[in-house]
Amino acid sequence: MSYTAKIGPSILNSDLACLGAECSRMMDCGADYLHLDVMDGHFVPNITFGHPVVECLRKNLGPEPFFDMHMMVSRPEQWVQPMAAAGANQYTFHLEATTNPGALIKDIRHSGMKVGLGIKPGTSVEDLAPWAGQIDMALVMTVEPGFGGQKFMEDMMPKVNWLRSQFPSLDIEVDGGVGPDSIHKCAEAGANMIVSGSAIMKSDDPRSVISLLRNVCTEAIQKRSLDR
Ligand SMILES: O=C(CO)[C@@H](O)[C@H](O)COP(=O)(O)O
Ligand SMILES: [Co+2]
Repeated sequence: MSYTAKIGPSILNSDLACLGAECSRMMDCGADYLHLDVMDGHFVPNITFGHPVVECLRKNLGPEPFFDMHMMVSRPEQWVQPMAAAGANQYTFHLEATTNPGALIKDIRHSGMKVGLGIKPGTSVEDLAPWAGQIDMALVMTVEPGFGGQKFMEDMMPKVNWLRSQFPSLDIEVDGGVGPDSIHKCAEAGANMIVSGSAIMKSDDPRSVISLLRNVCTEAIQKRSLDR
């Protein structure tokens, strides 16, 4: 068991006019990484930002923060090189968005970024399994992608449970509606990379929320390790 609990605030619902400052604030509050949601208006019915903004963030924030790019885009192949050049660390594409996941995984790896592979709520976790040995992280969406502030879908937890049972060392990320009310379910199921947007951004005390999420997740990892 080699994974640890990591908390990645999603800056989707932050004050986007001050994106650099919002990212710095999250890192100062104890975030382990930053989850950056890229939406193209095709794969999801919303638009956010692309690699030029990521490049500015990297210049603004320096080399330290780990950028986990959640690519909610129809043609993920198109943005691998631009995102790598902009300073992204991990490129998480959606299984539903490509006909050739194997080639894309190789391309991302070749670019120097880590590889994440995500599935929407309607996609079976067994569809992801053939690629699990080639990726760094599996992302199980716990809302329909496109918007922050939605309700956590508890019925996605069997996917996380199954992935953890099959791939004991894989980083497993959950994203959507995750906060103090839902973290126990995610942690018990076996998720270790926790994306949380509104619950952190809208809190008066984001540091405490980040710390609580990490503590719950760490305890679940320790318990699983003792149970083995
Ligand atoms: O990818 C997405 C939504 O598509 C997420 O990253 C959300 O932006 C997380 O925000 P909350 O659901 O935690 O408010
Ligand atoms: Co996301």
